[in-house]
Amino acid sequence: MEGNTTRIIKPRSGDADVKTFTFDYSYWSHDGFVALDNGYLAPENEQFADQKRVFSDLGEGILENAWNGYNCSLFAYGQTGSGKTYSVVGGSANKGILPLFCERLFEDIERKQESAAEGTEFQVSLSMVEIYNEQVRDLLNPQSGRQGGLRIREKVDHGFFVENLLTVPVGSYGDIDSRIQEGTRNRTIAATHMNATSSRAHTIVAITFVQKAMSDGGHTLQKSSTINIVDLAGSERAGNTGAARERLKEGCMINQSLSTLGNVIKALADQGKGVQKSTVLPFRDSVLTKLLKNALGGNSKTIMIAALSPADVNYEETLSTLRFVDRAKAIRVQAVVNESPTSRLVRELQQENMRLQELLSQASYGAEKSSSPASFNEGRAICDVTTRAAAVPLLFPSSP
Ligand SMILES: Nc1ncnc2c1ncn2[C@@H]1O[C@H](COP(=O)(O)OP(=O)(O)OP(=O)(O)O)[C@@H](O)[C@H]1O
Repeated sequence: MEGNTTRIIKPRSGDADVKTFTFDYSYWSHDGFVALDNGYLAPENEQFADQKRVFSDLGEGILENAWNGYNCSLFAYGQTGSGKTYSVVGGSANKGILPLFCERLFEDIERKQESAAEGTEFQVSLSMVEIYNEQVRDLLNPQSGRQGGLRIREKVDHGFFVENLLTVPVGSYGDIDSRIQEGTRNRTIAATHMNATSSRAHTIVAITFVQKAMSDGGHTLQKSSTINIVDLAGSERAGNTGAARERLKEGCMINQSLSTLGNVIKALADQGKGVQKSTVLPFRDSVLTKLLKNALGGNSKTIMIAALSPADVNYEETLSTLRFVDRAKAIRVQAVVNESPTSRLVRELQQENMRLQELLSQASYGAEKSSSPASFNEGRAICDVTTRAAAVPLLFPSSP
């Protein structure tokens, strides 16, 4: 790792076979750390990226987007044991992005609540699912949908969603942390019963953050953000059609979700690069891609973390992970602020008001400067401006 580049050298090739990839960040955390008394792995040199640095680079942005009303998603991709769960969840003193995000969110809420106007409300809720062999399990309510898993449904205005999924309101960091731990425990139990290992299942933690405020006119203004944190199944052998055929022959279910994710990313990347303009994207081909449709191709600001192993025996897997995320870089998403119609109207009217005031001041400056017929156009502009400016206070109270 050097700056934001990642270089991979083929074992026993000398320096003859080197491939270089560039990402927003490239982190090294294999060595160069010292374990503090509390167990925190702190950098011993500049190269080592500790959990705090990763959060500061990636988590802070998610937090900011959440406050601004954008949906955010974070995927951790890579082979088993490469550090996906460590990056996302971490352990004890070395908290990962998810717990650090939750901690900061509640700290911010508490601070804002102290000076918030009457009618301001912040609501946080959590759901947690696991996808294993194309079946969805509710990790906060493992009894539901025991036979065959929960159903995925689709609504025109909501997209895909899990039917009957338990969403729990959480009021503090302690609350959300204990719920996530409960979900994680259920994940392990479910996996043992099915004789699966965690590496064959995907976990999606969805946090919904809603901000409500009262406008001067007594209307409720609302902004919301859904934050999806996705710990993907180990990528080894998946996405490789030869391996898929082999597994089919064995009579095993392949990890359909992960191969479809690869296909969706390839199609989206081709679209992003303008290679392929109109194509049907295969979101419907797996449960994971259905649930993450928004995160991948729609309304979300999305981060993908690729966890890599530096061991030479993992060369092929590491290279394939790098190629996978390199392709994902080309995806372009379209995130918009999720706000209630009233909030949008207020925001748009405020912007319009500012624009009109600016035009007015420019126009009156122009009118002062000249009284000749040449200023007719400016005069017309003033007329237009005043009509529309007058509409602002009229529109406002009658809006829903
Ligand atoms: N950056 C790191 N610093 C210290 N320890 C790490 C780091 N990354 C991973 N580990 C350790 O390596 C082990 C495997 O990591 P982890 O469980 O995160 O892998 P994974 O990719 O999520 O695996 P799986 O796909 O099987 O769930 C864990 O014991 C974890 O604590």
